[in-house]
Amino acid sequence: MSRILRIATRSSPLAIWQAEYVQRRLEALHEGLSVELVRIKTQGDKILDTPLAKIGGKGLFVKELEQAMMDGRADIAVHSMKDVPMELPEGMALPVICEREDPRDAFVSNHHDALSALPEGACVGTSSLRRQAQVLANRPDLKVSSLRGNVQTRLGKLDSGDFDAIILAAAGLKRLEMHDRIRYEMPPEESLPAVGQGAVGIECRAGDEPVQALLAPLNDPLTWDRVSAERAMNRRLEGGCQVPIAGFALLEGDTLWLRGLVASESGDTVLRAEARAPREQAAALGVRVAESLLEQGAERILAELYQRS
Ligand SMILES: NCc1[nH]cc(CCC(=O)O)c1CC(=O)O
Repeated sequence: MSRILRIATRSSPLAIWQAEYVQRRLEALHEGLSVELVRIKTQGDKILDTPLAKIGGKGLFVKELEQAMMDGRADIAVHSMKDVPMELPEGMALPVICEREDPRDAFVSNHHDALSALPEGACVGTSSLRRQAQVLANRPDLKVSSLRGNVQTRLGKLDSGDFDAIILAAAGLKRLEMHDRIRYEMPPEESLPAVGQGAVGIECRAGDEPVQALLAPLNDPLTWDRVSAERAMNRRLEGGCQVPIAGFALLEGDTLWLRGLVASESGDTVLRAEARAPREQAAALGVRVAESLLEQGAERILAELYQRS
């Protein structure tokens, strides 16, 4: 029996890599299944001159892909979990998260070995408020400027001398075989990663059981539990991916260890919380860490940000 499954994907090289990874795995698992890519431009890809936080709105990189599934132009969508809002639209499901790549941020520079080694007043490129806040908390003397575009575009801007260093997800660089651009992987103590960073998720129509059965073997239960804890924290904070929130869970045996952070854009205020719980209690753990951040004043920081956007 031959069947066709269509994957909605963005058309950046990293998005294509992720979609082709899912395509390869599904075709290897299911004899006779043919998997095709449907390339789609999203809002996040079209508006390149504005920092993400200023465009506002959640799901800038996923909405058009969801629309394609609702219209029947595609059956599944492959996303970076970092870009997926905490609440899915009615009728959509996210049944699978694949094994996580390196979740850390990568320090990329042509002339400097580390954030701590940058000369005073040096310029760091990133459009992530989360990265900006942590850079400035470590090095208040540095200048942070906006850097948008796909991974290749961002590296091009570094090479042409616009910045002394930039920060990118290590996962993207590794997937695109650009490991050699990474000066070092920033430890979570220096740059706590974004919720879901490094993990690829697969979305489909909620009632589509035949498709969910095809996808099920791609789920990685360890990644699933870690990302579930991170996303439960973000959901309780009502945070999207465009706010200075970090959340990073590790498994120590069957115990989840979740660290969370909420910061002001300037890096002047950095709130941190962490907790441990059994794997089965990922969601409760996320809520606990979020509430600890809220008690410390996260609400005020986030409210100020949302007001402006
Ligand atoms: N917001 C863009 C985005 N979404 C996912 C990744 C990286 C790959 C990943 O986290 O899996 C990136 C680029 C970056 O942060 O450097």
